Amino acid sequence: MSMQTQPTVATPETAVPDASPEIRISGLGKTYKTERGTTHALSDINLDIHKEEFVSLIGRSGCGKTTLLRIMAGLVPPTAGQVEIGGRALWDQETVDSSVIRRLGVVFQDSNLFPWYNIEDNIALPLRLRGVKKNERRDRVRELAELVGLENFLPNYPRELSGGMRQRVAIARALSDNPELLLMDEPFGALDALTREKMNMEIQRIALATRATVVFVTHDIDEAVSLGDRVVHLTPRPGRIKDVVEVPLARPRGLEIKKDAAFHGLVGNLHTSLNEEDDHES
Ligand SMILES: Nc1ncnc2c1ncn2[C@@H]1O[C@H](COP(=O)(O)OP(=O)(O)OP(=O)(O)O)[C@@H](O)[C@H]1O
Repeated sequence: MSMQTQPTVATPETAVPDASPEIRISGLGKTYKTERGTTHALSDINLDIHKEEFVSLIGRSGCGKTTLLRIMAGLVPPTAGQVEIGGRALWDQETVDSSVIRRLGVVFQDSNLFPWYNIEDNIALPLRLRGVKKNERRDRVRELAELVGLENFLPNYPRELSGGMRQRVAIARALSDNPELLLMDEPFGALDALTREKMNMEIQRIALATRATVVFVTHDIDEAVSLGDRVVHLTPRPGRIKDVVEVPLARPRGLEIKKDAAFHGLVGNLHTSLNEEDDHES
């Protein structure tokens, strides 16, 4: 087990003292090199995330949110630094530690369901790949379908479901192997405003029920604040952490939170912070 030392300079994101965070991101950087040139997507990202914490990640398009999530999901190797999950290093150069990957569930903007499988088989896929027996699989799928409110749709096919329902299937599938960490990249970005609000309530309930640690990428400041225990604001070129904002609002948070003065204060501050980027660019 390789434990990296804390950065010597206290930055806002490392200021919370915790000897054993669930996730430790240290000195993380990513440079993409293509025939068309070099992009410094991330630079010197340091962040500790605690067990059962819900962290929202916001920032302008191109600031590296997806890159950060993909590095954490073991899909893209970093060019500098490390991600530790439960004290284990995720990356060894370009090789990912598969024992760490097993602890993760990932949900993307597109639900990525298999159109030729029904909902039951889509949810069960990770369990089938792991060789879980049919009866056990069936019980687990039923339990997950109830958790996401789709127990009556198990025989249906993805094309017969709405976008919000398909995303709930993707969430159930990501949860099938009891991940300790759920990584979500704009999972509700393609949904209409009302469905999105409903899904925000759902994901909160699911996170509390499963006690998963969640990292949630979004463009939407309201969504970031209403869901997060903390909101991490990334700025672009290269992607760096600008602010880490604590959200000290009680849970569970319902739709009434949007009438709360403290909520509006936090959203307003983040708006200002994001707009400052425009001012600097102009
Ligand atoms: N595979 C890749 N090859 C080359 N450059 C890439 C690749 N993926 C991302 N980039 C570049 O890295 C930067 C960060 O991209 P990334 O997708 O992580 O940002 P983002 O904040 O998630 O953006 P958005 O909010 O628009 O999804 C961008 O400049 C992008 O063009």
